[in-house]
Amino acid sequence: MAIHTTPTTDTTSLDAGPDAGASTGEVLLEVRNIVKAFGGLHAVDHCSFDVRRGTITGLIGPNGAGKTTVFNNITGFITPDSGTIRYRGKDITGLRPDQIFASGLCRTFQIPREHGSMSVLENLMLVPTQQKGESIWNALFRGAEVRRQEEENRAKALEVLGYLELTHVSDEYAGNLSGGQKKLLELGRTLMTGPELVLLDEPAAGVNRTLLKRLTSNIEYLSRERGITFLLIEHDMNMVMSLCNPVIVMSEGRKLVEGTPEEVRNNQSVLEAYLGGQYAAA
Ligand SMILES: Nc1ncnc2c1ncn2[C@@H]1O[C@H](COP(=O)(O)OP(=O)(O)OP(=O)(O)O)[C@@H](O)[C@H]1O
Repeated sequence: MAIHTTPTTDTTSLDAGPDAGASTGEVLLEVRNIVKAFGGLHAVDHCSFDVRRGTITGLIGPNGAGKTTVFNNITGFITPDSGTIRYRGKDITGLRPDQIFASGLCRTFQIPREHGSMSVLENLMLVPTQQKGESIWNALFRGAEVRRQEEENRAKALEVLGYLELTHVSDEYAGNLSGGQKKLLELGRTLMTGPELVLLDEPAAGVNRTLLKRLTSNIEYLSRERGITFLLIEHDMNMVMSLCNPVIVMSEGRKLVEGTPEEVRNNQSVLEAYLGGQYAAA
């Protein structure tokens, strides 16, 4: 996919650049010297970076730079060949996705993974939040408590739907949602768990301008008001440059540059990385 820019005539909050000075918070996620090869291809090649608490950190780079593979390593979907990943100071390298998820680190996928034949509300209520109803013992002997927890879960799901302005589609099959609504639902699924760090894989892809504005302001709000830290992969440069600070640029499996949006925008090696990749072929 090519590096995209959204129309510059739009005067929404997308045009307002984030403040500088994102390097002050404590390190929440530490990626150190990650290597991941598929056969002879080094998809990730000694990649290191930090994500600091309270930031919306952007991860960009040409196609095939290794961004999604880094996400997959962080969230336990694949195990790195070498290197270390620490979350809140704890080594999480090689843990299973559910273990990492339970520790407060959630992700969305490039292609949303909704349960298409279930309702939007059910999709949210399905997210594991330590429900007591899962064991037979609880189902048989602690029915009242299980029901109370289900009600709490439903109330939380309705609150998330309201916040994301998806209440009107709560009974709709999730498979019938538009691409943008599915992205909002993915964000909603992460919110069900009260996450500390959310990894977003191309949140803007396939999202129309109206929903993109809403998604962007949701992320800004959740960062500012709820203290959620974000790491997001994105090709939409307007979104990245207005929302993220710092911006990390990956090329050929490793970190090339990290800086403010302004620094990254003006960096010659970043330009060359993009020119040498996608644009050269275009
Ligand atoms: N499971 C896999 N098996 C073999 N090769 C893979 C696998 N996953 C990724 N790759 C390769 O690793 C390289 C990095 O892929 P990755 O998807 O991480 O890049 P990316 O930066 O996320 O790209 P894009 O922006 O296009 O999504 C690519 O050459 C890709 O083809």
